[in-house]
Amino acid sequence: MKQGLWSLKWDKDHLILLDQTKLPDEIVYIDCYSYKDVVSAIKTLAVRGAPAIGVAAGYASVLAFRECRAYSDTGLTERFYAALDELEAARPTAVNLSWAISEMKEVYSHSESLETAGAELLNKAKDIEYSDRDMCRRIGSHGADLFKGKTALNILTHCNTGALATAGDGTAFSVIKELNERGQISCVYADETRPLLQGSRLTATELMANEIPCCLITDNMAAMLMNTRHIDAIIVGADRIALNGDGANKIGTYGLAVLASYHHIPFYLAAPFSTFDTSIKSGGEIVIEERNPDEVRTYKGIQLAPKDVPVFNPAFDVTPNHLITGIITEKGVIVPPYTDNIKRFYKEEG
Ligand SMILES: CSC[C@H]1O[C@H](OP(=O)(O)O)[C@H](O)[C@@H]1O
Repeated sequence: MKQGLWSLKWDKDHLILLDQTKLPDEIVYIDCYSYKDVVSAIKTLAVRGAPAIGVAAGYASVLAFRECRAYSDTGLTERFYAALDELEAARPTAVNLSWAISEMKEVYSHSESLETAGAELLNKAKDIEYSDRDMCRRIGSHGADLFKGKTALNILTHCNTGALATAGDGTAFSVIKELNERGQISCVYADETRPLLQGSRLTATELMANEIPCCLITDNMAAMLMNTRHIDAIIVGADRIALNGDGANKIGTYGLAVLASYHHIPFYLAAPFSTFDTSIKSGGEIVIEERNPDEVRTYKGIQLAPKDVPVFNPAFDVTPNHLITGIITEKGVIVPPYTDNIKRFYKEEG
């Protein structure tokens, strides 16, 4: 089976990122020797996808420590934490970014000495990457098990949740890939996902690379698709999930959830536990990133609208928990009542 693309790779002393803004036309890599290279890559979505952003931030923390140490040991902690804060501020919605930064701060604060800190930070960054890969595999398996005994499945997905959004096979995409390997997929419908087209540029590329039967639709076709063709389930990713199960994901997700409810189609989020934010009780507290209006007015230099037309460009929206059938995680599938069941999963983790 043809394999897909990968989002990032640590190469001895620097981080290599696949520049996803250039896909699907070009394969261009970014060699990040400074954490500032990673800040820029996260801001421009050269690297994107909640889990991938978290993994990239882990390695960027290693680069930041090396840069701060090379400057001087005096005032190192202040400079290092300032660099981590700059990384964390690169994008506000995906909790994996702040989660990874807090994991790296924890390692640094408990390191025995500056001499050992560097190696300990690199080991933690690698652990975040390898855990993410294992998480993807387990999400794929738990999600596919939801459809045991079902064949010729038609699945609709949104944005990109595959290898380009993670360090492994993906979240929602991993479920789709596993179902395909079990011979249960008839067709995967991929929303193009305006304005940055993660669906048409990235997901369609990954589906074709993995030889998964697929069909690309524009976002405004989703309602008619559900109304005229049989869709067995909608499976999407998530960027931040509140304690009550409300989930933030790429703009357009909430609309799909409303349509799924109207058409009685099961609607699943697929996300690792690093995407849960139990410090917030509900989705109303999730900060939604608003991006540059020109991302809506133009695409790759083509003017799509008047240069000065006012634009509303939230990069995410929040789906309320009552529209979510289940949340597929690496620990299993969480179903309502979400607050109690999410707390139970955390208790089991200890
Ligand atoms: C594996 S979930 C990835 C998640 O991130 C995407 O957003 P972006 O491309 O802006 O980073 C989208 O919300 C996906 O569901």
